[in-house]
Amino acid sequence: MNSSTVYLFNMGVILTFMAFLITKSYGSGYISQILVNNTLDKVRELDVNTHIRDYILEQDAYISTLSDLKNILTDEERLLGDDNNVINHPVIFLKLIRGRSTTYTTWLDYYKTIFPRLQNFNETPVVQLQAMLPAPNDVSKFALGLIITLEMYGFSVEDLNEGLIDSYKVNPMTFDELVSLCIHSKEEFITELDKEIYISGATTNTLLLITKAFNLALEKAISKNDRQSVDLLRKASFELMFAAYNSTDCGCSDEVFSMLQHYKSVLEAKYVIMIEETCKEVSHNKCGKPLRLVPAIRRQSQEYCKFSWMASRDRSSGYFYMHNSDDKRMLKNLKCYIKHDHPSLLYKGGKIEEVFNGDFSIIILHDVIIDSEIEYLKEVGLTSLTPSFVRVVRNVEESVYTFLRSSRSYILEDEELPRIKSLRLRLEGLTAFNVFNGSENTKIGHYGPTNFFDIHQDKGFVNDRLATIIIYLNNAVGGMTLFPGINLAVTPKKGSALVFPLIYKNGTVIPHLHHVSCPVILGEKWIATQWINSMGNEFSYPCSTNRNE
Ligand SMILES: O=C(O)CCC(=O)C(=O)O
Ligand SMILES: [Fe+2]
Repeated sequence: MNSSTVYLFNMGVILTFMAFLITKSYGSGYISQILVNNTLDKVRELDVNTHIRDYILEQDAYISTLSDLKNILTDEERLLGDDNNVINHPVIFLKLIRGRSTTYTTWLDYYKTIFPRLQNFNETPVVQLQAMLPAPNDVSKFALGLIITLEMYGFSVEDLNEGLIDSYKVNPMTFDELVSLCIHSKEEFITELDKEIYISGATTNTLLLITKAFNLALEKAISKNDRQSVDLLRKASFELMFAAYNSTDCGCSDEVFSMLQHYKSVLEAKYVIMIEETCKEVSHNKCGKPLRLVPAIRRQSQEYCKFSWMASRDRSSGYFYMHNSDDKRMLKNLKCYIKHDHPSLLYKGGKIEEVFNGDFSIIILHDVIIDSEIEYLKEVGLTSLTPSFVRVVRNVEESVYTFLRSSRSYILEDEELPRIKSLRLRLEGLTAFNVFNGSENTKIGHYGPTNFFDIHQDKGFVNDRLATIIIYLNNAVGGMTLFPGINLAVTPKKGSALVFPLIYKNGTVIPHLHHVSCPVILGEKWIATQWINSMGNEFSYPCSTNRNE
């Protein structure tokens, strides 16, 4: 046994203990440094040699199971037979863990809004532990270690799913792994649908990956003219896609329903009824009220009102609406307007529609970008996009990929920004934010079929973002931007931009604006994101020390 394996194992045990400790300490609501130290002391007292020996034995078993799996994969009869016990296989279990792994640093804020017991949680020890964890390419060994230690300490998969475990750079699944998941998970997941396990949101990525695998197999079956398999795979891929949608809160949307209509003829009636029932339940019990779907499309019949009485730059901006609650009276009647006094605005006017009005407001800027700007952004994107990462540690070098997000993105370089200067000026004109000084460089995003970005907040520990502007560069099918906390879903429409605030005037994060980019159903989705930062916006951001503002 080399020293790195020992190290790895020790780290696995420590992390497990941490997770165990955290899991068990929630009851008392607080985890102290002393408690952590005591636990680490306990770890040191463990009979490490015994564990290492067991660990090696487990590794051997793992390797032999892997070769079993390989045999299974090459044995078609077995693949299509009834032997569906593979869910217990470490590889598949690993995928499940990876499917929803999150990190403390990025997610703690979010989970605090969901679980009040986390309010007093002190994350420092966890952040310190993160720094000592195994390297990304050891992820499978680490996961295996976890499986063993899971057994040893008996904490639950739910705890993992709730973000109580860290995540590491994803090793992309091989095609073989995908196929094995595809075949073996049909029973596992689809029969589980009846048990509503899919609603737990734990398996989105896995489900979508399997959907992809089904689609690959489907293509093959189509090319072979194998009707029977085509029907089977079509059904299976819809069922899984639906399950995945539900697990991101994006189920029961218009898109899913139109997809359902499309597939109704091949789906079993029992299954269609189940989906319809689930959606009824989701909209009435889970969400309280049905989801409000807002197309980011300017309605032809809508009248745009002139706000000529608004003289100052600040008062004529969408941003003003987002933060000035005194003016609700006007908002009631005047949701949209043409602002016609800014030199860079298209058509000599900006079309602003308010789609949410509560403690803050969310607006859509219509026709905010012209085709040549879209073409430029896509052109740059096509040559430069790389898999998106979600930053989970405090510096860029250590950013890691998570399965939270399956898209590609590219942040424009300084020298590329002049090409979209008038777009950025336009955004300034419409929002009164300072886009040029202090805000982040514009970011291009691309989602392929099934790609999505699971629930998150844009304001994290490492950024000073005030607001987000998402410009939709094409009409996507699926891919809605969904705010489950306020029952709002915005359908991407080419040329429109969604603007939402991230913090209240007093600087605290708006907790219920966590959001999802729903999976793309067909084709692709392109966006350009402009984050607005507090640096440079000191004077356009109306701050307050009032904790209620
Ligand atoms: O693609 C979307 O609709 C949302 C993107 C997003 O939430 C983000 O980039 O932070
Ligand atoms: Fe976001």
